[in-house]
Formats: sequence, C-alpha cells, structure tokens
Amino acid sequence: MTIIEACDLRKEFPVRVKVGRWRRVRRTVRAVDGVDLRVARGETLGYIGANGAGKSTTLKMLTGVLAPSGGTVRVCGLRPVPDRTRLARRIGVVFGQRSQLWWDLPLRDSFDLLRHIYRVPSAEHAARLRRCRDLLDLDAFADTPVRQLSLGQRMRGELTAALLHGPEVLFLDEPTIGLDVVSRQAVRSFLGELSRTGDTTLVLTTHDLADIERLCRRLVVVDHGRVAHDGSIADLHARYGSRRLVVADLDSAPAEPPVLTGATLHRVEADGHRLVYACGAASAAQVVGALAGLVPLRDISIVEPDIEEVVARLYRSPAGEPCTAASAGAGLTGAPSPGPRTSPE
Ligand SMILES: Nc1ncnc2c1ncn2[C@@H]1O[C@H](COP(=O)(O)OP(=O)(O)OP(=O)(O)O)[C@@H](O)[C@H]1O
Repeated sequence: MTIIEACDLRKEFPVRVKVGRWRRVRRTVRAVDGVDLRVARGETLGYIGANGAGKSTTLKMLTGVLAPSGGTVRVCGLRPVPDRTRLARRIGVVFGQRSQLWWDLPLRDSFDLLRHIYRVPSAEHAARLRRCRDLLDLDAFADTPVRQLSLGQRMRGELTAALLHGPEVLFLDEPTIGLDVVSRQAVRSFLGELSRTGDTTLVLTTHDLADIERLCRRLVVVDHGRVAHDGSIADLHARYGSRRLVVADLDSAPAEPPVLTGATLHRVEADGHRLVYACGAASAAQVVGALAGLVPLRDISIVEPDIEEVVARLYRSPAGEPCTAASAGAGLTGAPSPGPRTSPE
C-alpha cells in the first residue's frame, strides 16, 4: 500500500541575482523539477543527491513545511500543507539542523511535554519511551538540559521525540551528520531495527552512503531537482557500469600483463606483482581461472564495486545520464552539483 505519493512535484523559488556591478535581475530557481515518487508502507528509502540537488526542499514539501509550486503530493492520504495538523500526528520529522526539543529542559521533560501535545495515552508513551531508552541508551543523559547535550546525545533525543507519538512515516534529514563513530553506530542500528520491524516507513536523506548501504534497500538519487535513479543499490551498479575487480598478487611479475577475454586490465601495482582486472562479460571466477593458467598466483581477492564511486560518477554525469564504465574515475563524493536550474522570470 502506497503511503507517500508525489506526482510531478515542483518547487520554484524566485530569487534576485546580481548581474554586473549594480544590476539585479529576477530569476527562478527550480529546486524540485518534476519529481515522481511512490513509497510503500514499511519501506526504507534513501534519498540522496549532491549539495543543492533538492533533497531538503522535497522533504519540506512532503512534511507540509513548504507548499509545492506544482504537482500533487499525498502522505498518509493527506495533502501535507492544507492537512498539516492532521499529518503532524501521523509523521515524525528529524531535521539534523533543527531541534524539536526544549533547549532549557531536561530531555525527560521534553518527552513528557510531547506526550501532552500529541495526547498520547500514557501506557503507549511509556512503552515507546522504554524501547527508545533501551536501544538508544538514553538514561545516562535523560536528566540533562538539552542545551548541555553533545550532538550525538541530542540526536538520540531527537529520534526518540520524533517517535513517541507512533508516527507511520519518519522523515530524517541528515540524521548522522557530525556524529562521532559511536553515536553514528547507535543511530544506524536503531534505524536498522526500526526498519526491520516494518511498522514505520523511513525516508532518509544523507550524504553518508554508509547509512544508505546499511539501511536502505531502495535508493532515489536526485540531480538538479529531478530523479536520476530510483531502484536498488544493485540496480545502480548495473546501470552505471560498476564492475567487480579481481586483484591478483603474483610471485613474479610477467613481462606483459596477460590480456583476458571479458575483463580489462584496470591497473598494475607493486612493480607488476599486482594486477587488477575489472570484470566485464567474464565473471570473477572466470577471470581467476584464466589468470591461474597464465601467471604464478600468490593470492587473489575480489573487490565489490564501491557505491561512493558510482554515485560520484552519477553526480558528475550530465543530468543523470548513465555513464559508461570507461568514464569511471576516482570518487569525488559530495562534489557540489553545478547548481539548480535557473531561468529568467
Ligand atoms: N528559500 C529558498 N530561496 C531560494 N532558493 C532556495 C531556497 N531554498 C532552497 N533553495 C535553492 O534550491 C536548491 C535546492 O536546495 P535544497 O536545500 O533542497 O538542496 P539539498 O539537496 O537539500 O542540498 P544540501 O545537500 O546542500 O542540503 C538550492 O540551489 C538552494 O539554493
């Protein structure tokens, strides 16, 4: 059953841009440029894109913070802006940069206030709080005023606050940004647990692709406000020509690296003692078999394609066009997008 449905979703912002020394002209920034999205109940969706690609704007339209300039959107069957109050009871939101906690109150008191605001029956509230306390280890700092919490502690508090009313959908904008390794792991495993139960639909934007790999089966990549990829991580690799690498360590370096059918020599390292082949039509097993008959193998390893590299290539390819394997290059994850589309007003 579909819980989020966006059709041709658009958001334009009027801006004034400096031209020359004194002149300013009006322009329209197309931050979201015709996004179609359907998310099934219980799904965990990763929503990624370079800086300025339109992720936060999309999330703001899905949560009723911003009104779309065009298209239609339904979340839990409601229109996010006109039905904002009703929607607020059915969704939870964690925006990394913005807090929903009371700065001067201990975390525990914020949770209590939220119970009253959302009118959650106390048994339900207690059960949900107990689960979060266990999984997120809140007890050590539940009596500390929010302003004294570390970022990682506050984020654990934010996650709890967003879930206490039992939302059907949880929107998370950069939930692990700036967290130390321990807090990041705590947040990831908590979200993993939440995702496994399937009770809550999760929509997650992040620049940390490890979040995506650990949590999301489905990945939507946006580029210049448009969906450039919607599918599994495996689909992404297949579409953008990611290849497995076979790394062969040799006892002695051959005069010339062997030419293999169905694989290409990717690089030569360690003075010719290490050959790295990228699998094409040939499987990793076939490459290893062929190499074994041609060179003295000491060791073999197979390296799975790197999601950071494929996403970086996708960000760099013009308007989400699939790049060929030949266009693969070193990763530049997080490279800023050339910017949103603008047009004169
Ligand atoms: N209120 C606004 N007025 C004008 N332009 C805006 C406004 N909000 C966003 N934009 C522009 O819309 C584009 C998309 O912004 P958005 O914040 O959605 O990107 P993002 O993908 O979330 O980026 P980041 O990864 O950096 O958070 C950007 O170019 C941004 O400058």
